[in-house]
Amino acid sequence: MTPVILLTGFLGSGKTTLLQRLLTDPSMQGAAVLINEFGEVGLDHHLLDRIDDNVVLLKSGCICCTVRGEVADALSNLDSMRTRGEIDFDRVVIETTGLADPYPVLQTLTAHPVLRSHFVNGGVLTTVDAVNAGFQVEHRAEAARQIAAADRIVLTKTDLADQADVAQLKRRLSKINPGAKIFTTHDPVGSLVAGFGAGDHVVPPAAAPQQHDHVCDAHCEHDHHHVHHHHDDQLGVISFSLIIDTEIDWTMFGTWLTLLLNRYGDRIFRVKGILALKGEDRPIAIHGVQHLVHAPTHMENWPEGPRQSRLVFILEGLSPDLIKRSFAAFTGLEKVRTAA
Ligand SMILES: Nc1nc2c(ncn2[C@@H]2O[C@H](COP(=O)(O)OP(=O)(O)OP(=O)(O)O)[C@@H](O)[C@H]2O)c(=O)[nH]1
Repeated sequence: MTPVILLTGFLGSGKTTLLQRLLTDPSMQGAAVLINEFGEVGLDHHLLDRIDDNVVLLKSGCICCTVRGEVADALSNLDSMRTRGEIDFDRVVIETTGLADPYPVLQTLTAHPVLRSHFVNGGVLTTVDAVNAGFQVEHRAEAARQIAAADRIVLTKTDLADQADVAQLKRRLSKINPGAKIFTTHDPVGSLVAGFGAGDHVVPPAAAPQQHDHVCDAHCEHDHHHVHHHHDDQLGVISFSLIIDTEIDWTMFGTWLTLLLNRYGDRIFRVKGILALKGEDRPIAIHGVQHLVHAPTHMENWPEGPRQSRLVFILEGLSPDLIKRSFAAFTGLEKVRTAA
């Protein structure tokens, strides 16, 4: 039986960053990785250094869910490829979308007629953003569900947070999920995964689904449980991309993004992107989470496709057009397109 480790956590809480570190641990050398990301423009696999045949990007048709069928197909596929000797792996890590309820995936492992005889729940690792978790748990039920499902919680961004706030957050996490062990990103990577995959983990009782309304779109699997608001209405969560074909001036861009998140951070859950900057050969990765703009980083190579800047926003109650117009007005750039 192959253990499946679920890496979950709210938008921008540091899942991909942690995954990158986890994959350097000797115990993870034989891992296959599934990344479930919402949207037309999948960026996470570009932001991950170790790209090989064992990394599969799953595109979620719905912003809110990990598409259960797709995860099941991907796992079956990995298993068949292993049987045919095309790949080898001794565990699987699934990084869910930041708005996913982890429970349906865990349920797939135990309920799926084929998968359940090949895979076991190897444990749930949940990243929690020490700067933004208070707001997220308050406003988004998924954030609390991800914490409730955790075997281990990894507190991220404690370097950016006030230590008294971190202590308070830890107490809050222990109330939501008293059984989870709490780590921080400063703990050695080996300790975060030690013992993971050793046996069949039991889903913590707090993570079992409750009765919720389910309203979703046609792409969604309707027999799992949702914990969020309907995302088709005006105030729902949406994702869109800004695509910019001309090179961008960094100072101008940085000022715009800082002002934007300052003003609308409560409604912008996540922005991430790859930028083509004036005077830079290499692409620059940028990340914002609510009011927080992270330090930009250089990426090694351009992803395949045209060399253009791409920004993905996940927001609630804010019009994409407002962001597009504000970007164009601020930077003076005209060739700006949006994609749903
Ligand atoms: N200072 C600091 N930054 C961190 C830490 N962990 C993650 N980050 C930054 O947080 C930003 C978001 O990290 P990601 O790993 O992309 O977050 P994610 O959860 O994968 O994001 P989504 O897939 O969009 O939900 C990046 O700029 C990271 O460098 C941390 O412990 N400290």
